[in-house]
Amino acid sequence: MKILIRGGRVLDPATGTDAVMDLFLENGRISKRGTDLQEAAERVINASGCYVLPGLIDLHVHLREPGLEHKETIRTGGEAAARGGFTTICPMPNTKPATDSPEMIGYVREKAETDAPVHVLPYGAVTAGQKGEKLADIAGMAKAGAVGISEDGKSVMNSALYRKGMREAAKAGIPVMAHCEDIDLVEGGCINDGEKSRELGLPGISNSVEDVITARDILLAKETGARLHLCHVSTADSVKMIREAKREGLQVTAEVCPHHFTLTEDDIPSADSNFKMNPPVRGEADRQALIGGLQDGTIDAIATDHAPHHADEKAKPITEAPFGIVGSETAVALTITQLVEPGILTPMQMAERMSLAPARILGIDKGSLEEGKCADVTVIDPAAEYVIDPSQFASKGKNTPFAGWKVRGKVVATIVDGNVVYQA
Ligand SMILES: NC(=O)N[C@@H](CC(=O)O)C(=O)O
Ligand SMILES: [Zn+2]
Ligand SMILES: [Zn+2]
Repeated sequence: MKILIRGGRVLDPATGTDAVMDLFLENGRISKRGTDLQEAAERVINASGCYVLPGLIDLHVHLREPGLEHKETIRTGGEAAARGGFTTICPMPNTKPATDSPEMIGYVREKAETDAPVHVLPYGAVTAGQKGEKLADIAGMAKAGAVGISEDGKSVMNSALYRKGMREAAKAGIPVMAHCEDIDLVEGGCINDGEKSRELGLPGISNSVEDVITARDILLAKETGARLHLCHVSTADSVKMIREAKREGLQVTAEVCPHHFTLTEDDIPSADSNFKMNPPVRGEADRQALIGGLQDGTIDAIATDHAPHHADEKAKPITEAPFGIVGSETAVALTITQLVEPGILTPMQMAERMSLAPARILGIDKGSLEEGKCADVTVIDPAAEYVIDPSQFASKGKNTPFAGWKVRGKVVATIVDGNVVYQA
């Protein structure tokens, strides 16, 4: 398909381009960019007033397939991503069984090829069955197409085993995506340990639950030479440690999720499990530190940690309901409303945090709108205002704390390999 994207504000962090121009897509590539292109197209997308970004890359989603299809599937999670403006997503291995072998990585990749409208690049588990007892076949999974390893949902608490896993990942040339949570420190906590947990009489999760493992993981990355990526960073002290690690020149990167830069514990209205996620939303000082980290580049990327759960599971009392909220279809609007509109991030920084930086973390040739690059493109109307309505989500998961929020920033079109996979 030949597509002409006309008159949008092209934001390409790879070349530093920020200008109103046209993009012509042909044979799955960006074949031309410039002003007043006259190429004959089968489809013209009027992008006037819109941002035209390199296709957004979500480093952190849960697709739940195989085994937990009542929550989400590769198809529905892929459709949710497309609707949210993402052209590439990276699913975590906490499926059932866990994605912990070359065969299972192959299965997810093949299933995604037929079912998902977007690129799906899976992570493999660090340990067999995510049981924390023995390492999975990391080299084999990398060969089968795993773009990283992760024990997401938990940490590998055995540091010796984890260190071995890091060495394997370093050898295989793939990053370690770290969920930082000292399980022995959790003690049944379900929201942030603070004023709100006391007010609601709920067990709390202190910052140290995360920070202790952030520190350990950085030290192990230093020792092993592994590329370490810290998932869903939520605390001020973790940001500080990441900043210091980067200053030392370690190969450490990090992501924050929209809910962590948008909400604090003060926003939790009641014991509502749509506000239960891991790590929890923290205090205002933490939220400000995350924003500061995004501004100065300590935090490389914005990722959603899209974590769909069934309504029945989320209807349980908050102490029993599973952790996690959906994020694929609200990330763009929250980023624009919370960060771009108030001038905290420039539109170019948004493109960098949501596309180029994730591509670099994965070591893939994406995140750029240069001529000749693959035609993964996201068109966003930053001024369009709407109300978040979970019943409109393509995701099976409706578990969001943002229902009814008035936001700005609407995905107009999502283009993958030169094909329109979503258009508003
Ligand atoms: N973030 C969450 O609250 N839940 C995730 C697991 C995870 O990302 O740690 C899930 O799989 O549901
Ligand atoms: Zn996690
Ligand atoms: Zn996760």
